Amino acid sequence: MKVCKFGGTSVASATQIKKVAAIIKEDATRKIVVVSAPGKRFDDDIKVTDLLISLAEASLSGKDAEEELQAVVERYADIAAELGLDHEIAQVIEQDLRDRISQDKENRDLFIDQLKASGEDNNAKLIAAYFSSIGLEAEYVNPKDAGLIVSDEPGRARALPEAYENLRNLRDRKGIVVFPGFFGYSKDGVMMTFARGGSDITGSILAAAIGAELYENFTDVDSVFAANPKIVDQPVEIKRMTYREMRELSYAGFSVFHDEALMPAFQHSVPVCIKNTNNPSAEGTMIVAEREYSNSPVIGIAADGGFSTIYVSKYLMNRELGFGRRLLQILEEEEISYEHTPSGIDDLSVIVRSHQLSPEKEERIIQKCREDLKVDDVHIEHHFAMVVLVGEGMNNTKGLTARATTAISQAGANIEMINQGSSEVSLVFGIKEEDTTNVLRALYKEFFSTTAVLGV
Ligand SMILES: Nc1ncnc2c1ncn2[C@@H]1O[C@H](COP(=O)(O)OP(=O)(O)O)[C@@H](O)[C@H]1O
Ligand SMILES: N[C@@H](CC(=O)OP(=O)(O)O)C(=O)O
Repeated sequence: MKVCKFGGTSVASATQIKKVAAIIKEDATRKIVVVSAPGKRFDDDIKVTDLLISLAEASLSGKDAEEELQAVVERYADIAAELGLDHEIAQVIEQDLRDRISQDKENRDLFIDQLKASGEDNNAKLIAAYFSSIGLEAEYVNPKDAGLIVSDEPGRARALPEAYENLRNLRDRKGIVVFPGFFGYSKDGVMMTFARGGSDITGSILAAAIGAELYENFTDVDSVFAANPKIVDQPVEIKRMTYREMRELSYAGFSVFHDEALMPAFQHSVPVCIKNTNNPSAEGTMIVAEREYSNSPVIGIAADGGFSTIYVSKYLMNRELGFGRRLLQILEEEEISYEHTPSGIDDLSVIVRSHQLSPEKEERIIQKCREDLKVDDVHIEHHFAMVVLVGEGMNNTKGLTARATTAISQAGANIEMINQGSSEVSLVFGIKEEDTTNVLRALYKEFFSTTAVLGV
């Protein structure tokens, strides 16, 4: 039995949904189908999830949100009409959205989550109706009825252990299960979404729960490539990679698969295959526990901007017990998580995602560092990017860092920070955001210019 997840681009229009149906028809073991909300049909398009966030925000601000509501309804109405479905389905979706925006707005995050989740929920209902209309035995299954219980964290929920036991029963359903991605329900029955891009996580949880032979993740590229194909021209394809490698690369910028979606599949030994809805006969990328890596120590290079550095220095910091803990506690009090902490004898930098900061938070952090930690200097800098080289074989390969640093300097960029990940499968370089594209291209050229295919 296979679990298939179709991402936003795979269900963005009627044409795409017809391709999904053909893929399901082709293989009788594709029994559980997880769907996203309609995504982008073209580069400048807006994902339904983003339209829903605008709708939620307009409703919260007390404005007339009719225009935002109609923008969502229109997307579904167009899809339904082109699939030859009854217009009633668009009316039902419109009523559902009206019901959701009239709900209690006291908890802002929960209110936004109810709207975000509707994107996948309504699309799953629509796709199940379409499957039935073309003679496939299919049913929409609601995550609450199936027991997808998650933590009480709107916008960043995680599946609880009992969810896996409950979801195992999906194996016994007769026809094809069409399951909405991206959300579950707390123990109190409140709808909670995963992090953005979280339909991948739903697919992985379901695959783990039912002990699937394979989790197929359908998207709009033939495979995972060694670098982002939007930045590097025709990057080499990765045929096979490990869960660890994919997790590191997803976290560092490979948006093709969610980093939190690796763990459920890994823990239950379910292989993952990334495939293309627009070219399903292409082999795709297999993500497995182990691979042969002697001929390709680096498997991918990811880059992501939006980082800030909190820099502190204090003479004899190295001898002061608890300094690091107290610094990190200041960040904890501001609800900021950190990514890296490169340090010297008398100085320490904490690298964080910039979106977690605000001018007020920065001021409080600086003040607490001065008053509580009595530092000699503290300042915060923005606009950094992290470029990450990933590969199981990197740790055993001599001269790799030298090759990388030479390539970065030849790209005209300064290295602000180096961190060898303790997982030993990654090497991180902090650079200025403006240098990201040049550095990524230079590193790609250095490590892959003579490689035809990776991971075989
Ligand atoms: N290294 C990479 N390999 C493949 N795709 C990548 C990579 N890095 C970024 N991407 C981007 O990820 C996109 C697919 O992810 P996403 O847009 O979330 O798809 P979906 O709609 O299927 O969820 C691709 O179109 C590609 O531009
Ligand atoms: N629709 C949600 C969840 C998701 O996984 O979407 P996609 O498959 O388009 O990445 C989002 O945009 O965050």
